[in-house]
Amino acid sequence: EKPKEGRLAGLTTLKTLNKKQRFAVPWPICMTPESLKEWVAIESDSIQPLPHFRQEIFKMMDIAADKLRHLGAAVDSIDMGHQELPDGQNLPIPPILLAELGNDPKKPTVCFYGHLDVQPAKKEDGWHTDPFTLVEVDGKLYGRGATDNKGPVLAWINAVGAFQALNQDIPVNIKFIIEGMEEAGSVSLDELVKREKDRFFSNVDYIVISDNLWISKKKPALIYGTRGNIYFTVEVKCRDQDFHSGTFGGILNEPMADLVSLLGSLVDSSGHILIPGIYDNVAPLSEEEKKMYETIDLNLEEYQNNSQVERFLFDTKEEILMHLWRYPSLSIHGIEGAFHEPGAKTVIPAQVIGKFSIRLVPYMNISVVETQVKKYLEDIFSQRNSSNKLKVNMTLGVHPWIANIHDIQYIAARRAIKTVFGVDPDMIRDGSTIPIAKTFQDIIQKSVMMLPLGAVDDGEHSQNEKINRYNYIEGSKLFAAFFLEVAKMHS
Ligand SMILES: NCCCC(=O)N[C@@H](Cc1c[nH]cn1)C(=O)O
Ligand SMILES: [Zn+2]
Ligand SMILES: [Zn+2]
Repeated sequence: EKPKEGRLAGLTTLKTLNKKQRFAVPWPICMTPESLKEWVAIESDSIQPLPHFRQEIFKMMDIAADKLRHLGAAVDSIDMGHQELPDGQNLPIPPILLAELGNDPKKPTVCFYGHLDVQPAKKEDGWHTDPFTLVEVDGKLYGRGATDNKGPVLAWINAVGAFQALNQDIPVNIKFIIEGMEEAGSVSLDELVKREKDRFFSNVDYIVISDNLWISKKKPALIYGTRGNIYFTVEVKCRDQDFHSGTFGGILNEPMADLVSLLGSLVDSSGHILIPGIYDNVAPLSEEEKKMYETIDLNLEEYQNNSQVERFLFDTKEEILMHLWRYPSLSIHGIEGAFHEPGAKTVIPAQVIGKFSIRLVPYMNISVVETQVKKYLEDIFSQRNSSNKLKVNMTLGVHPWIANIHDIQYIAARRAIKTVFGVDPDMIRDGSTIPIAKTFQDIIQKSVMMLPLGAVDDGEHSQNEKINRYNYIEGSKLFAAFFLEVAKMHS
């Protein structure tokens, strides 16, 4: 349909169309999945610390910088130096892109954060197609990074490109901060944000992250909170060398038995964490908050079936959501030094390291939890009267993040969702952690919003990751509609 005159042309006409017609509107070539295909083809895996993958991430960042320049943005590709890894390797850290387009003091400035590195993927892990070739099957675009997070980054670029293709003024100043090491813990990103607080971020009004999923296959969502995470290692050591269980079994305290007992004392079979005091600072549940869970569109039976879990710990939708979003959880991840290979080796491992983490919620405090965990494990260990040595270390501490859903950009995003999808979004939280959200909130002190595009079954980090063509295209339109709404509300 030929756009009308004026700033809202093209996009406002969408409001008058039904869903089928809206989806049929031809959008500029920049919005087709061709660029996504090109980006997915780059194996920008930041998890495997190998020179080849680092080169791929560098290539990815270069291509993204070119794409942003093509959009007319001024792009700074910030050299992040090198990192020394525990195995002695020295690897270059990929650059972080800081880009800006438009500097009109009358317009709000919206900064988009995204990442272009991906989780590892191999066809033999159970992918139906090559993970680095974007393949469309039944409207689903399969490929590593399609939803996490290359698709959403491109959708934001598409939104900007759509205004340009329609010869319309972009109603907001746009900034991008794009990194290539998110999956590996966002190496050096915090320092860059602190360094750029009074320069790049000085005029930023709103920060948007689109690195999570809806809670439904169909209904869009807005995210206003994520849990934090505190990660521990528990080392139990007898000596440097393993033992023969026939020669030593029965006469010593086995490190694995100590460790299993320590790990087994952390959480009971109903998911309740057994560390004294751990729930003391958890925000009390208000009636208003309780009601919010009732309105979330979640089909528990379908959710359970899709997850292939026989029975969850809780029977109602509300309890499930609260235990994912507003209560802490403790997960045991693994044991280093355990004999985990197939076969029946009669070994007594001499030193083992258990790993577990606790998802934190408002208003738990990292150093308080650290002290509680260490004291509890030391007490349990001393009750065993073992001759082994115990060391408990906290290796990561990330605060939970919670947003004010009455901020202008949340209202603008709700309106944009209504325009593009014709429904009000689910207002949800994410049980996982996006560490940079809290950093932005604390350092830049501006509103941070998570505006996801992907559907619940996109399979981020998993085999056969995908983004629906529908979500990718409508998501691009959503970002464009958001620019219009936030500009209107800001002024
Ligand atoms: N839906 C967004 C998921 C992002 C993600 O997977 N984040 C990691 C970050 C993290 C926390 N602790 C260690 N890494 C996560 O596990 O939540
Ligand atoms: Zn991600
Ligand atoms: Zn990820």
